[in-house]
Amino acid sequence: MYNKLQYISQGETIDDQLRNIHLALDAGCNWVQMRFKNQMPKDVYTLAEAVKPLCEEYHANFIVNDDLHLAKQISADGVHLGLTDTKIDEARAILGSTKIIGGTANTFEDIQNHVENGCNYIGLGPFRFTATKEKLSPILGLSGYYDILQKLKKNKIDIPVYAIGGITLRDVSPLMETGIFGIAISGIITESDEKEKLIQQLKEKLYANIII
Ligand SMILES: Cc1ncc(COP(=O)(O)OP(=O)(O)O)c(N)n1
Ligand SMILES: Cc1nc(C(=O)O)sc1CCOP(=O)(O)O
Ligand SMILES: [Mg+2]
Repeated sequence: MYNKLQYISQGETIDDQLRNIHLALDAGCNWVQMRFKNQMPKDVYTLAEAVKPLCEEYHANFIVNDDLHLAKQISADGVHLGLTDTKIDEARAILGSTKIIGGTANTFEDIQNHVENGCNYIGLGPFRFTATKEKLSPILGLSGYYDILQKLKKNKIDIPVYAIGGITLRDVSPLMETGIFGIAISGIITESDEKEKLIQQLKEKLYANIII
């Protein structure tokens, strides 16, 4: 089963990114998506080469944002692709069947397409406005998630859906009630001075209804 909490990395430099990722892993994150936008390819590669063994040390999944070829080159666990990135079926043909491919969605139809093309999980958003990403799709709010998740159920489409975009601790329980599988977060984890406590609290809410 996939982790229900994804940390999406932040930082303007390689050092900032590495520090933020290391702190998130130390605090209990088991899934890292390395998101290092608008950088020189050699710097993104350098960061990825450092993040890979770090994630291995912490037994965390390592997903590369956007760059399918980098994900393949460094043998990451997978790649996350947006609506304007490489198509999911092309990525599957290149990465093979064992790697994780995530896809961004804003509508039921986006999810339907991704599932048909062999996607493993969906990042559905944005939940609310966030300054972390530019050019956001229309905001979904709780009712948007509820409607899309109901439609997925009705159409017997079963894929882990992660909510994303401006999520805070108090949003987690109501979001989980809409039927999502988990959440993907940048800002509140990067900015927290009490990361271990925050991640514990997030996990308690995410796994509240799971009987082990
Ligand atoms: C889990 C998850 N969901 C959505 C996104 C957004 O991807 P994308 O639309 O390609 O935007 P960028 O992150 O590339 O700016 C994501 N990264 N992760
Ligand atoms: C990377 C990303 N993608 C989004 C989408 O809606 O597709 S929102 C987002 C930013 C998530 O970071 P934060 O938790 O700081 O809001
Ligand atoms: Mg992208």
